[in-house]
Amino acid sequence: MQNIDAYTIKHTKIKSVDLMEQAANAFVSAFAQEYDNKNTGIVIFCGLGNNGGDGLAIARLLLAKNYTNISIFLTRFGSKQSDDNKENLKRLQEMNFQVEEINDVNEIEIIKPDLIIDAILGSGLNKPLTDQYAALAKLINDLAVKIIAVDVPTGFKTEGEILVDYNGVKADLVICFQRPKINFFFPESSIAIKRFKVVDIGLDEAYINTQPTDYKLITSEDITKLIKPRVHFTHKGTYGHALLIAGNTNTMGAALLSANACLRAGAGLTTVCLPQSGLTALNITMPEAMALPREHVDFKSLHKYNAIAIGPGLGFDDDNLIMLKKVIELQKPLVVDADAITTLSNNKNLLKNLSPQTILTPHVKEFDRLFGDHENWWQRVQTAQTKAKELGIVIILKNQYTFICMPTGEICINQTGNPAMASGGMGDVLTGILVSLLAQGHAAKEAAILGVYLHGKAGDELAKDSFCVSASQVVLQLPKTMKMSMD
Ligand SMILES: NC(=O)C1=CN([C@@H]2O[C@H](COP(=O)(O)OP(=O)(O)OC[C@H]3O[C@@H](n4cnc5c(N)ncnc54)[C@H](O)[C@@H]3O)[C@@H](O)[C@H]2O)[C@@H](O)CC1
Repeated sequence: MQNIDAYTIKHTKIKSVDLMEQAANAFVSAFAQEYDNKNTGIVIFCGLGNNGGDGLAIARLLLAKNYTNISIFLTRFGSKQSDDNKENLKRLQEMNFQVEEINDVNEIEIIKPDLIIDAILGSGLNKPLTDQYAALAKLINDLAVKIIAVDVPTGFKTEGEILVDYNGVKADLVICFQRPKINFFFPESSIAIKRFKVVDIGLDEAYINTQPTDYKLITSEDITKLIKPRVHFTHKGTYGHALLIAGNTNTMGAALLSANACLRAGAGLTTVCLPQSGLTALNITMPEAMALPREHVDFKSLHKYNAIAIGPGLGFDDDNLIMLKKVIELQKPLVVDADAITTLSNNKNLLKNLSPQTILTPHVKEFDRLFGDHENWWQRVQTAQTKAKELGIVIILKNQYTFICMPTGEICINQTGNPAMASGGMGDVLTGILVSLLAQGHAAKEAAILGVYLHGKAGDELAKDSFCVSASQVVLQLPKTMKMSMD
């Protein structure tokens, strides 16, 4: 971000202090949408760097918007004050506003505002908090009022492993500048961040997009470009034939959910390879699907399918291992999920045989079973990136924010999806969507981006007026979500 900041300043001839003003303005607009009561008791803690400079500019802009109940503390814990910080302090003082300067946390009188704005340290953090900084973070957290952080909560590392014994500010909301920081997407960030909002501060977007980075946020524009429209004069053969190998005596629902998702994501034909005992259920609930009883599979006939998914509710018997091996031998576009991932982790020699159009969809436990235990998500995503490259496949590491690791080393981050979707069968639905998209001719990379996004988006639409969302509801919502995502 600092490079981008410098580039924007140089090429748009904007002064750094003016960029700070833009950032402060963007913060204040987002803040005012959340807290519009002008009598809200606000305490702003500022440091001596540019994060603190933002805080001072924010104070001035809030005062200009008639937020009257504001106190400001400038923490002089270091010796180096940035130029833009000095300038913003001067501008505030010129308004005859009293800024309380403190050299020691003990100088702070006990206060209990409605909320605190944290602008002590931002993305410039270069070591864990100690001494005065740690004491101030504790004091702020202990006040038990709402905390809104500017760009980054004080003490939160924006990249790299998040400390288990985090001692920084615990923010209810982070209003961050231009791009979310990578660490916001890891579950461990929840100790420091309940929610974040990203605001545009006018950095050069074209330049940002040219910057080398492994990470890419999936956007709705990406999806619009990727969805293939249904075209005149086409027929079921145009949209591919998907085979789903799934289900077992007590887990037939997984096969049904997955198959229904496959149909509704647009596959021309869907065949479900399931035990004989599941045939009645399949025929009754999904007359559109075809069945291939698992007891009588002729492996040579599997060549005709455009894409195959294996795993949901499959079970772990020896026949399933044989089935997995045969399916991998076909070298077709393939989704390996759930029990088939566990079977892979017990037979790791199979990993190297996976076709280049393979998508693995592990949740955290399946991932660790497959590639070893990890202490945190930062490590896990690094491993996923390495393994996707090494094996030449796509790995979808599922969580609130799903990481899609590509064979090129690129990591796409999906932001759709919500906690209302935390229920059984969601993974089965995703697998059905993915195999459907592969069968329709999408490359594994595209299918992964589209599938993960649409799955989460359908859940988001349902969660707008529903406390929880079931896997079956997501399946039903899917065609609407796909249609809406086209434009
Ligand atoms: N392009 C951007 O991203 C922009 C960034 N701005 C702000 O600038 C911030 C970054 O500012 P700075 O680089 O000045 O850094 P900070 O204001 O985050 O920190 C100030 C200085 O504190 C020192 N420090 C770091 N960790 C410490 C620790 N644990 N204990 C004691 N001292 C420590 C460092 O020397 C650091 O440079 C961003 O978070 C954002 O708020 C905005 O002003 C506008 C543009």
